[in-house]
Order: sequence, then structure tokens, then C-alpha cells
Amino acid sequence: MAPRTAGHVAQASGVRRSFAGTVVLDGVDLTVERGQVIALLGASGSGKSTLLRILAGLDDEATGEFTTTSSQAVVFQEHRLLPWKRVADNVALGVRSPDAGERTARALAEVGLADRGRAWPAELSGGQSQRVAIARALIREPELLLLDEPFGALDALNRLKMQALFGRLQAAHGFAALLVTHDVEEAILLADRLLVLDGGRIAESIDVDLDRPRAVDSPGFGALRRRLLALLHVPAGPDEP
Ligand SMILES: Nc1ncnc2c1ncn2[C@@H]1O[C@H](COP(=O)(O)OP(=O)(O)OP(=O)(O)O)[C@@H](O)[C@H]1O
Repeated sequence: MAPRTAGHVAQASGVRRSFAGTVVLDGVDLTVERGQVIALLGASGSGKSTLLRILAGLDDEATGEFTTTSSQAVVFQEHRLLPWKRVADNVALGVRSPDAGERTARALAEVGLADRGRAWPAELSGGQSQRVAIARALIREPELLLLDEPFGALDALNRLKMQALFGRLQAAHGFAALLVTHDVEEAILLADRLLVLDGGRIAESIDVDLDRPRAVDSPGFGALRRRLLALLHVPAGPDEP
């Protein structure tokens, strides 16, 4: 692995990955700056999860150059909590410092679950479970969060709440994030930059210059949404002006 360049928390150059002779990633170049939120979009099967797994160090067979900060945490679509551990013990897993208890309480409070530390994962809703998964990532104070469709399994209302929570946490902590998402609005609400993966490469990179906090009716939002949908070959919908 090459040494990490100052200012970058992840960098990839010429990353390639095939499965059984089928090329999925065909020379991906990517940089995530410190504190930058990048949304990674692309059609189903375009290789988004594969790229995230490579950056997370979960794929030994990719080629090319890639380096990420060791201060990173991953959040998946499924919460992946250990069912035999209470919520607080899931959050504190692997944290050895003497103030682990305080840090756990703080992380749970930050995701709105201050009073659920003694609950079992099976007692939580899907949205609450995903909040715990985020607390488990936050407690490590990562420089980089890698998120693979983190809100994809939630209902629409919960997804909106989680997007708002993510925005607040990112503003407060300043972590960088690579967010894999199918949700065009989520991408524009949260990201500094949008990357579209197509044909095994980053086919498009768009900087989102809208002021924060953003809303779907912010000026410029609709135009960016239409541009992104066109890049993803998705019709903008009958309600579009
Ligand atoms: N472990 C694996 N073995 C074989 N093929 C795989 C494996 N992992 C991914 N693939 C293939 O690589 C391609 C990209 O998969 P990947 O999950 O990265 O896509 P994606 O863009 O995240 O898709 P989605 O949006 O549907 O989650 C797919 O064709 C998939 O079948």
C-alpha cells in the first residue's frame, strides 16, 4: 500500500476487480478528502458495493492502488448487531479505553437512544437498530465512514429522519464519508460530491454546490436531481415540470 497523502482519507487509482472472468471494476480512480461526503451512485450491479468493500479492506483480490485511513468504520444496510449482546455492549464492542462507558452513553445519546443501552437488539425497530449501528461506528471517532445503503431498508419516514441525523452528525464530527445509495435525493441532500459508477469506471463526478441545510425544494435541487436521473437512465417521473 502506498502512504496516505495528507488531506486524503481514501485514494484509489486504477482499481480493477473481476469475478469469474467478468470485469466489474475496470480502472476506478477516486479520492475522498478529509471531511468530504461522497455519494456513490450507479445502476444495480455497477460495482458500488464491490468498490466500498475494497476500500474497507474486505476484498483481497482487487488490483490497482488504493489506500484508506486506518481510522474508518463501515455501516451496512443490515445493522449486523450481535443478538446476544445488549445494545450498549454492541456499541462498545472492541473499545478498551477506561472511559468506554461514557463514550458509549454519549454515542447512544447522539443517535437519540440514550435510554436503550440495556435493551437487546431484538427489542429494537429497524430504524433504532440502524441508529445503534451508527453509534457503534461513531464511538471510534472515525476519519472515514463507509456506508453501504445504510438507510435502504427503512421506510420513507425513517429514512428522512436518518438522513437528517446523518447530516447533523457529519456537521458535528466532520468525518469524511463514502455513501453508497440508490436514492438520488438522499445523495443530493447529504453529499459534497456525487460519483456515478458506470461501465466499471467513475463515469461522472458532480460537485454539489447547494447551501446547507438542504431540502428537496432548495433552489437548484430539482435541476441536479434531473441531471442525475438522466445519468442513471431513470425517467424523472410524471410529476416533474
Ligand atoms: N462475491 C462475488 N462473487 C461473484 N460475483 C460477485 C460477487 N460480488 C459481486 N459480484 C458481482 O459483481 C457485480 C457488482 O456487484 P455489486 O454488489 O458491487 O454491485 P452494486 O452496484 O453494489 O449493486 P446493487 O446496487 O444492486 O447493490 C454484480 O454483477 C455481482 O453479481
